[in-house]
Amino acid sequence: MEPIIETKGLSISFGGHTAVDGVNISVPKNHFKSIIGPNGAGKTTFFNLLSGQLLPTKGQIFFRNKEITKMSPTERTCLGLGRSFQITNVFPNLTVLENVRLAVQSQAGTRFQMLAHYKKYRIFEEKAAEWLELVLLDNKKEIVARNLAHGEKRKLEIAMLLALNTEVLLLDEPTAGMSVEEVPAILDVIRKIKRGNDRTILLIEHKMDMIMDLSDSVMVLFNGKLLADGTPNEIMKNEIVQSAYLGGLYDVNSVKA
Ligand SMILES: Nc1ncnc2c1ncn2[C@@H]1O[C@H](COP(=O)(O)OP(=O)(O)OP(=O)(O)O)[C@@H](O)[C@H]1O
Repeated sequence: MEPIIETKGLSISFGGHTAVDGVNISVPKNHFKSIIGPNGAGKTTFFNLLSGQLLPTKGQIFFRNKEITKMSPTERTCLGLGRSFQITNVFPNLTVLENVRLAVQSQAGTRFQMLAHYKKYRIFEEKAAEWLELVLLDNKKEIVARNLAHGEKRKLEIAMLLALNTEVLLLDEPTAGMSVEEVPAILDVIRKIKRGNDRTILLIEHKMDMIMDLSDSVMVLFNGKLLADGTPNEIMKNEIVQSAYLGGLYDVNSVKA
């Protein structure tokens, strides 16, 4: 299948340190790929390169066979490559619904003045409410964002990302900082997006069970290099991955053949 995202020799160095080192990947459309690796392996830096927050020192990035290596983050989002909003991008004094409505509006390319047109405003709001239903936040629509629990804020970020309607979603540790009780709800949301079968998802995660459950493939970064890339089963059984990263802690026998 034709790749939707491809990287060729993607590298970035900070001073003398190469954080991402010659990474080649090819991700097919509607694929779910997880990125794992120990702390400092280069996972977030790799996302920053894909989303345009950082420009590579070497190498290229292609989106639907078009080179995007030097494009700005906004240009990439317009093309269809979206990165989850960080909590810092959420407007804390606006309600949950208003935050998502603004994301819907930005996707529609509508300026603030258009709010005067009540009908259009209603359509944006209805669409925003649909995204909130999908992430199980529809009962929090009128809550001011700053008053949400941490897990709810992460769900809001995902709703805002979905509202941008990008074909590719980059999710950077969506469960980070969540309580054990909050994780299943986020997992449900990601499963629902996956079932829709119309998005390509790249996920950085540390939770191995979640990775095994969701991924079509897993890539392993280690010291900025691509150590392995394969199905979840292949990765779990890969001896180099075992010794370099998993340290034998994950029970290989629990992985279904
Ligand atoms: N802007 C920067 N300037 C200098 N060094 C950086 C910068 N961004 C990342 N690094 C370095 O690059 C390396 C990779 O960092 P990165 O955050 O991508 O790792 P990670 O795999 O996402 O780790 P974690 O799992 O802890 O989030 C680290 O050594 C980090 O200190």
